[in-house]
Amino acid sequence: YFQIRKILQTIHYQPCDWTLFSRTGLGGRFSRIPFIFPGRDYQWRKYQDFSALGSDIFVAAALAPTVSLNFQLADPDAIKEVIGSRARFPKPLELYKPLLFFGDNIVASEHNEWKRYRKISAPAFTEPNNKLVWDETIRVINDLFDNVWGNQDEITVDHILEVFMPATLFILSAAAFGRHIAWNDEVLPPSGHQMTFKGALYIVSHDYLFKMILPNWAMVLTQRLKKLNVAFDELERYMVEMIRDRKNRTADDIEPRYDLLNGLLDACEDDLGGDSKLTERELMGNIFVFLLAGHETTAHTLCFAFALLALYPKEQEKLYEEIKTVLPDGRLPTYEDANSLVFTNAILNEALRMFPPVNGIPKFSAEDTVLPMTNSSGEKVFVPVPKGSNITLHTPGLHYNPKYWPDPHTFNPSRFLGDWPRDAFLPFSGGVRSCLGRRFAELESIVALTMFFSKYRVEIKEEPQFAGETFEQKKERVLDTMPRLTITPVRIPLVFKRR
Ligand code: HEM
Repeated sequence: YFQIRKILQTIHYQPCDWTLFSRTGLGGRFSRIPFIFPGRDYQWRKYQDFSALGSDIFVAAALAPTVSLNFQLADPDAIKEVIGSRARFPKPLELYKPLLFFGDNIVASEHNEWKRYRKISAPAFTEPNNKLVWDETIRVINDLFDNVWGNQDEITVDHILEVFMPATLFILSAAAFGRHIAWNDEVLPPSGHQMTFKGALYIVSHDYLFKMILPNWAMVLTQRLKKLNVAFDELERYMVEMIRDRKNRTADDIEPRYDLLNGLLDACEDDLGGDSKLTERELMGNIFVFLLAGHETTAHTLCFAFALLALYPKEQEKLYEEIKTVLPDGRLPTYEDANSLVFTNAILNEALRMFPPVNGIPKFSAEDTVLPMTNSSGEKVFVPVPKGSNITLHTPGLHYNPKYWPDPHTFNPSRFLGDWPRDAFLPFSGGVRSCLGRRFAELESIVALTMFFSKYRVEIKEEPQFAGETFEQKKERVLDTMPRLTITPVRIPLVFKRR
């Protein structure tokens, strides 16, 4: 009764999108049917629902599976308030349960447990680790150029994701686990293992979603699922071996290592002992979550950045001009160049604005409270939020909000040169729970952009079946997305022509 009364009161004062089924449950699995299902693409309708309802905060209200209110936020002040107060707006941990299968970890925790993980994890993301990310990205891309693409003048890639999923995985493997993987590595598993580390990592990072959504008994139903099960076991064993191996080293035989695993182990040792140490299970949980958080997100961002640059050759030429100026004589970028590549950074930001990989960040209200908002007449108002309401930081809604991003559907990296509305940009979340790997992802992307575009002119592959399409149709096709754990490109076929 109280829930229903709260709902009636709320929808009386706040614009509302009513559906029978909620967004987070079953309702998010089907196409939109007004008043029944919110639609699979509800998060990727960008600013559309806010515009239709005439407000930068609206309520998604549902009756099933339980009566619920979900405040959708595309207002920078409201979002700032939420990310600025972790105690008032914690994470709804039940949504993060699937991330616990390797062990408790920083992403799927709250309160004191999260504080402890953050305190131990944050020091691993150090300057030397950033430098390692930079160097490893160069190594992985050079390996691709030299040993896979060879001396060909033109390379056609049917879907650029086929390049960036392995590339980001190899970089992460080196920078997180300290294990180098080469593109052409095809060795037999070491004794006692059924799979190589690369094989296990590859399968887990591709198919982990099945493990998250299927019950254990279902994991033997197909060959693919059985293989996934073995890959999980194998990866776990490799991680245990790596952890024990590092712990057993003596002071003399350790050359300095700056990968994240080492950082976590060091932090455990340097710490006060007792509670501040991570157990082996927690170490694995955290390292595994770095793998998940850092792999697909970066790969997808690079895919969209490359697609946008292929669609907009003028912006690609501006990028090339910057690369020629900052890196004369075609030299490789050094870590010190990162801040001079201003336009390259702007391209990355614009790709993240238009295609934020994490497109909804869930929170809930731990108390009856209010959120500030600018209404359609430009006045500051306060929106009451009842205790227990779900809240979604609607990243695409914010990133396409025309009040802060004029002409939001246009690819215009220059909007990030000079002054830009920082509070209206949330690809890495914000506040104390912002992304720990932000610099990791940025550096990796900057190296990738400079190395590929200094060597190649990139175009969309011409295909006979699309011969008659207009630019707008081509853009829509190439930038098409699928709603998965992160926003996923459907197919981006590219041609790389040597400059
Ligand atoms: C373009 C790439 C990336 C994007 C867009 C991104 C985005 C995000 C977002 C939105 C969150 C908040 C999630 C939430 O509240 O549920 C987050 C958290 C996190 N990310 Fe990233 N991320 C990226 C790359 C990485 C990388 C490369 C790593 C590590 C190697 C990483 C590690 C983490 C961790 C550990 C957290 C949890 C922080 C905490 O809760 O205290 N991320 N990321």
